[in-house]
Amino acid sequence: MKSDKVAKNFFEKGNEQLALGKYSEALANYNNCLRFVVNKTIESAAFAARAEIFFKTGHYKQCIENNQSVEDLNNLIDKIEYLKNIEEKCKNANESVDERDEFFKLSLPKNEKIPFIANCLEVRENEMYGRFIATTQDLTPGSIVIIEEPFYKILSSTERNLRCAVCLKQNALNLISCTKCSTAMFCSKKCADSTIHKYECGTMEENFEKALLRRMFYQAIDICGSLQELEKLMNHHDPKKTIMNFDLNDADELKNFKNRMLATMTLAEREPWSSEAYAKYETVTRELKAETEHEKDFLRNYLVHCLKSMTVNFFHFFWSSEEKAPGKGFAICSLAAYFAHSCDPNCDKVDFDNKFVFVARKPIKKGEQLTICYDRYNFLTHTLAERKEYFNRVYTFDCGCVACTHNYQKLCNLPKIDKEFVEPKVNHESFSAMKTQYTNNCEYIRDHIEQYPCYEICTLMNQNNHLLHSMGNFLALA
Ligand SMILES: C[S@@+](CC[C@H](N)C(=O)[O-])C[C@H]1O[C@@H](n2cnc3c(N)ncnc32)[C@H](O)[C@@H]1O
Repeated sequence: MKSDKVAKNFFEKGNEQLALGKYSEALANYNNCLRFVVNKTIESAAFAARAEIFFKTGHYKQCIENNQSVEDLNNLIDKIEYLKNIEEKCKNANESVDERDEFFKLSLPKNEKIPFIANCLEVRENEMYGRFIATTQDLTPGSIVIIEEPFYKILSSTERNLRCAVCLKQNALNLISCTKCSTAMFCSKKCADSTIHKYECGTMEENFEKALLRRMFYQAIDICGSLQELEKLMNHHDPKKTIMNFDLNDADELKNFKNRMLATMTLAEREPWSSEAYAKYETVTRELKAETEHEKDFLRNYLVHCLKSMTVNFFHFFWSSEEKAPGKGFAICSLAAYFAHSCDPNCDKVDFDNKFVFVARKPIKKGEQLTICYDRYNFLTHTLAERKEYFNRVYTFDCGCVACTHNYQKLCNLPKIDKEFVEPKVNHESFSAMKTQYTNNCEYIRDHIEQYPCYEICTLMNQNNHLLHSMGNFLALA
């Protein structure tokens, strides 16, 4: 529910942060103010405050857009001269703004049919792992092999003032609010006008399983046009196929969406962790109000399929490298879902804006499997017994990775190979300092890999993981 009292409270908090020079925190508060506001004077003042911050942080395009919003509201503020002044400066400065750094781009030529992955990736299958991803070429540390925007994704309720409710982009925190509900903000007019939010407006879910289930349904209906068409598409799906059998590079956007939908239908399924999960799908089925018995049956089957697929395949967006950071977004990918877990993974997953970027942590030989670490349970932080217990209980598999078979020791007990080694200090403030550090670390890892596992390489791989996240956050806000 919109409320000027709530909006004013957030506006004042924003002013406090702005006075302290804490611009991101101030923007987060002004965004909350805009979600709740009705009163045009407060709304105008919040846009003016955002314009000031965007000016101070060199986001000139965003500054001009917020000034325009103040103008659209008939300039109901007392800072008109100041805004006119900064707008003039923005217009002059605009052209000299740097292009976004192209750090996150594929390191190898792209796959022709799946343009967001490198052309050296394949999906293979064996008895131990089921289907998994492998490379047909040697990869060096730092090689970026996948940049995937998950097909289904939702935002945690704690992030609603920080990202687009539809596509999860941050858009430098320059978000627009839904005119009807006080929950959603959007990165663009396109997302604000999307059918997806029309379905969800006023009824956005707190519980992520329910929210993701509903999103999986609404998105499918949006693409197919009706329950009947969705049923026809489902009947066509072949569970033996993987994403590798689909063309996701067709110029026709709708065809791509349908193919991505079919590709996600081929993902593995497993019984949900708890019986309560079934109760969630039942409430969703009731809310969606199918009319005939046949429709009800189809809906139930479809949602159970989504729930089982979600159980085994969902990823978190953390937007942070902290060990204990809570999930801030939830997503299903059509390719990254094939990654197997390893307690000694050879790839990092980095959350870059609304995409997942997968990067080689160390050299990977042609023919090898690509792995990531599920749930941040790796050999450096958890003992073999802890990991065995965890993966058997939560994921129902007995991990057979190299760290488990050879019982690799935790970081503090690993052999040291280099007397000269001092863990590099990193200046997280500057993108170029982080990039240089990252590149140096990759070289060290590549040059000393024969002695793996050792303290130095593991320390640098950990540092690289943090650096990648920091660089991702930096660029998403740029
Ligand atoms: C997200 S899926 C990966 C794709 C899946 N292998 C498939 O065929 O669709 C996760 C499942 O892969 C298998 N898996 C992944 N990592 C494994 C590991 N280290 N050891 C054994 N099985 C693993 C388990 O069956 C697990 O439930």
